[in-house]
Parts: sequence; C-alpha cells; structure tokens
Amino acid sequence: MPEDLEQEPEVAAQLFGDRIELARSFADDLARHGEPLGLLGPLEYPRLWTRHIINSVLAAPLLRGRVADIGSGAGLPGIPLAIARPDVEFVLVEPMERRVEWLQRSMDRLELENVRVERARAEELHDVLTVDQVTARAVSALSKLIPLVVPLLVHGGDLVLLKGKSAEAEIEAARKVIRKHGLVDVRVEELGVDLDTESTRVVRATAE
Ligand SMILES: C[S@@+](CC[C@H](N)C(=O)[O-])C[C@H]1O[C@@H](n2cnc3c(N)ncnc32)[C@H](O)[C@@H]1O
Repeated sequence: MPEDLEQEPEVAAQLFGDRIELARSFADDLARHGEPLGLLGPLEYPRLWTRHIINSVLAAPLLRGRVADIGSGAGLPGIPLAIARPDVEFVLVEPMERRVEWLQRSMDRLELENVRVERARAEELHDVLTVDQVTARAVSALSKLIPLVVPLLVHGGDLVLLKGKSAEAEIEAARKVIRKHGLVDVRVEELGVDLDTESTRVVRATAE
C-alpha cells in the first residue's frame, strides 16, 4: 500500500452512507493497483479520496434512470456513483482493453448489480445505446465531447460532465456545437460547497 495514501476523510461516510464499505473496498483496490496498471499517477495517492472518489460521488444526487459513464478509465466517476446509487443503472464505456479488464474485475469484486462494462468508444454506440444521462470526467474538452455523447441521450436526457476551473471557457468555446446538438439550459453547478471537502464543478445541459 502506498505510504502517502490519503486517509479516508470524514465526509466519505456521510456521502456513501450504508454503502461506505464498498467505497472503502474500491479505494483499497485503486490504491493497490492504480499505479501498476497505469490507471493513476503516483502523485494521486495523497489525494485519492478527495480528488477522485469524493469528487466523483458528489454528483450522485443528480442522477436518475440509466446512465452511461463515458471514458470511465479507472472507474471515475462511474464506480463511486454506482456504489452510492444502487437504484440507478450504469454502463461504463471505455475503449482500452486493460482498463476494461480493470473495470470488469472491480465489478466482480464489488458485486455491483447495477453496472455493466462496455468496451467501445462513445461514437461506436450511437444508435446502439440510449440513456437518460451521460457522465464523463477528464475525457476531452466540451467542443469535442458533446458530439460524442449527445447522440446517446433520449429526448429530454441530460449531461452531467465533471469539469474543473475551465468549465465556463469550455462552454464559450463550444457555443456552435451546443446549438448544433440542440442542447438547452447549459449551466455550471458547484456541488458540495456546504461540505468539508473540495467542491466539484459539473456542466449540465439538456437534449431537446
Ligand atoms: C484521462 S482518462 C480519464 C479517466 C476517468 N474518467 C478519470 O476521470 O479518471 C480518459 C479516458 O477516456 C477514454 N476515452 C478517450 N476517448 C474516448 C471515446 N471516444 N469514447 C470513450 N472513451 C474514451 C480513454 O481511454 C481514457 O480511459
């Protein structure tokens, strides 16, 4: 186990409730295998909970129905979200074989029944997969991400895209693409501001 691994912050039990043991198990796996499998850099261990697991799970209250997490990679934000919301169905979409194997192994270990892993690029699933919501974190800038993910949404479906400080600038740069793909009510929401942790910024938008 890495020596500089972040201790579980108090807010974790608050956010995961009676699912905290599953979150601990995922954090433990990620700490053991993240760097060897090329899923996380060594600098991420001192902020594994705050920057990755808590950052992801803060979006849990926004979710409903069937959700595709695009470019899931290490399982972020998809796995913490699926742990916190067993009532929501998740498809983790990831093209890279090694990452897909990691995701599938994580699902088997955690025995999450509300998750399936799909090895594909988002654009290969247009006309194949339809969902109520799409989540994504650190996949690409909005102007490139929107054409990949909006075709997956049902009419009235919406985007929950985890973004950092660049959110407003990315929206500005994606104006044309936003119009072309019929997105309305595009906005940035800051989650977790009233909690003892770093907040998470999400770009929300609805497909007309
Ligand atoms: C920087 S990683 C981020 C992983 C994870 N979301 C996170 O926040 O740690 C980007 C991931 O997106 C995946 N990806 C890139 N292009 C994609 C596409 N067109 N469709 C689906 N996944 C894609 C990559 O394989 C990679 O695992």
